[in-house]
Amino acid sequence: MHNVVFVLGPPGSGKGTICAKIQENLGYVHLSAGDLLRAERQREGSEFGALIEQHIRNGSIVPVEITCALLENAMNNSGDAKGFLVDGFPRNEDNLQGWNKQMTGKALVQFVLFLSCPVPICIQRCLNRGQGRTDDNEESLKKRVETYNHQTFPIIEHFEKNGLVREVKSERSVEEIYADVVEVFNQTAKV
Ligand SMILES: Nc1ncnc2c1ncn2[C@@H]1O[C@H](COP(=O)(O)OP(=O)(O)OP(=O)(O)O)[C@@H](O)[C@H]1O
Ligand SMILES: Nc1ccn([C@H]2C[C@H](O)[C@@H](COP(=O)(O)O)O2)c(=O)n1
Ligand SMILES: [Mg+2]
Repeated sequence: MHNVVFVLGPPGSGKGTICAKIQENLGYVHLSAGDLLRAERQREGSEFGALIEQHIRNGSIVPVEITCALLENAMNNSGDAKGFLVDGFPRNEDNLQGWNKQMTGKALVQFVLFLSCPVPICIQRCLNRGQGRTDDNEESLKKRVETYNHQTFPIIEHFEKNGLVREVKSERSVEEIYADVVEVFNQTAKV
């Protein structure tokens, strides 16, 4: 049974940055759904490359059958990990239903780490990111924010109703955010 922490928040809220620090210090393995999809997009012979690129540029969400298979494969190939930080998933109802269908009995969701951050700050962070992403532009970001507000935030609210959300305000410095994140994991370990 894989232990899983979902990491959610608007584009540019710092999910990848904070997950890297958790992986480095707390023994969890970071799996970014977006990174896995970008790798699949580039994979020689992938039948999903064009579809993935279209969704990424459009800020829309790839069908869960593709994304969840990549996540499950990555978890199964990660050996005996303490747990997995599933970054940027579930991002909509299709993701959530697909996860429940495919991963029930295989993975246990410990909690959802929600990095909340004002959208204007997030947009500037993405525009300044400098990683050459095809979706770090005004047009794609507008659509990504729309997707977050209308499709992803309801998923966070769903988990909130089940008492599983741990919110950390993320407009602050990485150090301040990470200090609060460590406390969240420490509190979870005590339960
Ligand atoms: N607390 C912070 N303060 C200032 N800049 C930050 C902070 N956290 C992350 N950044 C920077 O903002 C950019 C986006 O961060 P990151 O890639 O971690 O966000 P993300 O939530 O994973 O975004 P996406 O959903 O687009 O993948 C990066 O250039 C990162 O270095
Ligand atoms: N569950 C997911 C996660 C990501 N994607 C696609 C669409 C996103 O805009 C893009 C980039 O994700 P990020 O690296 O910003 O987390 O990847 C998806 O379709 N489904
Ligand atoms: Mg990211």
